[in-house]
Amino acid sequence: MPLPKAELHLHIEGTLEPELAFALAGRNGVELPFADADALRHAYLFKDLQSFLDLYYGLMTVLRTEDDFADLVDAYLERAAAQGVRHAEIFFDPQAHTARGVTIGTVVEGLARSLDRAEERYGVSTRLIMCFLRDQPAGSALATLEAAKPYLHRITGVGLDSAEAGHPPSKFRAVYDAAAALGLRRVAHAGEEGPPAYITEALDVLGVERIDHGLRCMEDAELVARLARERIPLTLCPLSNVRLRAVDVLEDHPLARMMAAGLMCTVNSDDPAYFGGYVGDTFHAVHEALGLGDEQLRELARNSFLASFLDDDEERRARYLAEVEEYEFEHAR
Ligand SMILES: Nc1ncnc2[nH]cnc12
Ligand SMILES: [Zn+2]
Repeated sequence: MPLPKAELHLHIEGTLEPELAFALAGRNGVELPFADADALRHAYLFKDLQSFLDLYYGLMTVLRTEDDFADLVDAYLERAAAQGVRHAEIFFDPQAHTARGVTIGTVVEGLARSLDRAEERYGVSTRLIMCFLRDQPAGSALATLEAAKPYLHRITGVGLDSAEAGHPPSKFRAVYDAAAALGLRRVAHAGEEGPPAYITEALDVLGVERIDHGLRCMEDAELVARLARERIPLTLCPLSNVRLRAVDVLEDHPLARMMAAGLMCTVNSDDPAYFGGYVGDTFHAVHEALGLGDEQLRELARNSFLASFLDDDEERRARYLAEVEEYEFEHAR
């Protein structure tokens, strides 16, 4: 049995495996510029975040109907549950779909169809987090929040993703203020490729409760001290950092140093179909590459539930936390 854990940094569009992409392309009459799933997989050699995003947005053209989004979530939950995920807070990128004529209603209703049966089918509790694309105008984010209003009962929070450099958090102050006024929780990608100052802005200007990635905080000792003191959770994604060249090899990843510095770290898979592993694989990889021991893996699992948005269900959180404390390690995840 794998270590029970929550996944807090997972882009549902990043779970689109090559085989499912080809199946959906066939179903929807979409022509893909790759001969087959293997040829597509061989294209997964990225030099930075942007080179990944170009392929990621391109492949999303196969997602068109509610069924497609429901099938995507089902495939993710089945894999995640098998790797010990008990709770998943799932990002989606509405603008990547509305820009190509798929309505936000199709996206949310499709995702929700699978999420509504996630507990019963896979034993996984879930939340949805709607992300704004930071390389799009702030007005587009505001329009997206407006379009999401009929679906807010399904959405727990908002996030900020896509190309980071040159798109500081402060660009999205108005939409985050509006989201907060609607009672939505707030997170944002910061310090993945962008500078440590973006992490500070995400906290102080956008009012986020967690930082997605936050890797580059390590360049600023005062910021590290603040993040540790305020127990700000960081949703790190070590396999993503290797594939997008933020670190050369996993052995160089600062996760162990970050934990030693008192940071509230979690590990997550980001876009597992593209980056070589789901979250259980990630736990296994950091155990192997960084020598994290059983109690450090337990800390990461504990943090994942503490940092989750299960505040509306403390009984469930306590149950998950008890599972973590009682877990007996037989193998490394
Ligand atoms: N790692 C990442 N960073 C920014 N935006 C993303 N969208 C999907 N994955 C992302
Ligand atoms: Zn991400």
